[in-house]
Amino acid sequence: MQKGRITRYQPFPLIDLPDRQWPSRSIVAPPIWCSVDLRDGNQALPIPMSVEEKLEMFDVLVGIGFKEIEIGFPSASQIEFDFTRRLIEEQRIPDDVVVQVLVQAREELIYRTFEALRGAKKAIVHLYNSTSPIQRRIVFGMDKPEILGIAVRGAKLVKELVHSLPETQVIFQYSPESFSATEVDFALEICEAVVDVWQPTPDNKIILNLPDTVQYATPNVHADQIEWFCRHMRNRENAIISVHTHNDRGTGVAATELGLMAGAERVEGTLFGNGERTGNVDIVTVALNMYMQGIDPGLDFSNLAAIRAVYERCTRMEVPVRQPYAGELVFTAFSGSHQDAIKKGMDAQDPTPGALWEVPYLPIDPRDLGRSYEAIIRINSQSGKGGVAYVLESEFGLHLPKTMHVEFGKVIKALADARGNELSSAQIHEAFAQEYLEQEGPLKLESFHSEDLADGDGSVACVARLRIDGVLREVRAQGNGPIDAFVRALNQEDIAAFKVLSYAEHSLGQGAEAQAAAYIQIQMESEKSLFGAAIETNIELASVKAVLSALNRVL
Ligand SMILES: CC(=O)SCCNC(=O)CCNC(=O)[C@H](O)C(C)(C)COP(=O)(O)OP(=O)(O)OC[C@H]1O[C@@H](n2cnc3c(N)ncnc32)[C@H](O)[C@@H]1OP(=O)(O)O
Ligand SMILES: CC(C)C(=O)C(=O)O
Repeated sequence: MQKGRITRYQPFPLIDLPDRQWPSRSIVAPPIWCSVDLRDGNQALPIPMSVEEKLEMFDVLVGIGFKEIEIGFPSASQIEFDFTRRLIEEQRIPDDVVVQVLVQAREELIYRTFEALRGAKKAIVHLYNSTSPIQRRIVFGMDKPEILGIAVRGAKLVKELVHSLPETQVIFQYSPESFSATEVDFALEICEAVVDVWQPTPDNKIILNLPDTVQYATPNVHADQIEWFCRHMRNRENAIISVHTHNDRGTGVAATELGLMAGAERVEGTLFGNGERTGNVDIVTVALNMYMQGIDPGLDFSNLAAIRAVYERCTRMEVPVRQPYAGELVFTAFSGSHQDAIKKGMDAQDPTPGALWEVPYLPIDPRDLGRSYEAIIRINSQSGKGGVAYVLESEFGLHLPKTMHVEFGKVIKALADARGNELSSAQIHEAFAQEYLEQEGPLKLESFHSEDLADGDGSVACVARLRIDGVLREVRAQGNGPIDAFVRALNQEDIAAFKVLSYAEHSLGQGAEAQAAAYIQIQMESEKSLFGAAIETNIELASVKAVLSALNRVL
């Protein structure tokens, strides 16, 4: 890289628009969405999609709710042509979906495009030529009037050929490709020249697609360009202004959103941002960003994983794990403080359908996108007690009392530190079982029996048979409940000197098969306090075993 004074690159010139309006606007309604997965996305793949793969993707796009789908560049190759023919001949295009085809402003390609469209009910013919100074100079070796001439000749031929498709309703779309790198006044001039040929009306609008073909500037400049264009255009009511952003600077989504605030009404993009170089704008993100602000985007991503699976299979691309909304890790917290807040948020969340979603660190409910809550908390050495408690609760139904979270959190922290990697929920459960449920000595319960005393004040007598370091012993006592009686028995027989600080229990599962979980916190004479836990078929046994679990841990 060059150092110090950079001469290889230069700042992008600003647009003269001192009274720009877009900064104080917000997005209040969804745009018209147009998927360009099958064209811009496809043309950027190392192995372009086969006809069968394109068909599968087309069906997915229709299922999501796209009403405009750019299906390809039919004059580019036989596959592209055949795909267009298959859709038309096999009547796979729903009546409310319009297919769009791209073509350069070149005579032979335009003829071939119209041949491909024969029999279609409705189609958008998308004509383009590049307009920026660098393209004019380096690629075309032409001046502005010559470039304008390419567009106008192409537009005239398209208009002429519409008559060759009497059964097709043709909508015109023109893109001054490399718009965002073109002088705005020239981009407007060339678009108006095309408009003059096509003569759109408010009932038969032209689509003017203003591509950010390569991103050179910050998204605010893109917004200025769009607003400038919309405000200076003649007969604005005759056009739908469309944005088509790429992502070279990583700001495709931002540029699209600001473009909408600046007056665009239509968005072209792809699923997960596939497309040339760094990709086209990711339509999933733009749409779900709207949803997250309470706007129905009109696209359905309620089973994003299924959409992603088809996308990955057909394009042979992978959705990165941090991809907004769709990535494997985007609803997962490993770090303790995030987990703590998520657990509290999930506990506090109103479960009523339609209730406002208010979970910290999760801007959107993963369930809305067809994802479960299972993976929202995953455990490693960065995790905290809240996260560990969440895993035990959500996956195993174990509701550890809050005061116990600290103790078991430390157990898991030590294990994660020692292993140096992520702990699965099964490993966490296993650690819980080893720590609390499977302590077999020095105290082992052989039998326990309690019965109410006749005095009617709720007191009970208990008799327990224990093995202590392998030696059988029977203990008895009375108390105001089975646990109290058992604790007294152990204390008065000098087996252990302790008191109970807290106790919690709950059932696990439902019906006759349900088990009971009990958690007990004891304090030894030495002031040391710790927990025990047990899971048994009845609550009395679980409580007694929880006491022994705690004692065995301390003894
Ligand atoms: C920004 C975008 O994504 S635009 C879409 C790009 N997509 C694709 O290119 C995918 C499909 N393309 C193809 O299959 C081929 O490029 C074809 C079939 C379109 C054309 O193939 P070919 O003619 O063999 O080659 P090629 O693309 O190199 O043609 C370049 C010529 O077209 C001219 N050209 C490029 N774009 C346009 C345009 N929009 N309008 C008119 N002429 C154009 C170039 O100036 C160049 O002219 P020259 O030969 O006089 O120098
Ligand atoms: C053809 C146009 C719309 C294009 O794909 C681009 O400019 O990126």
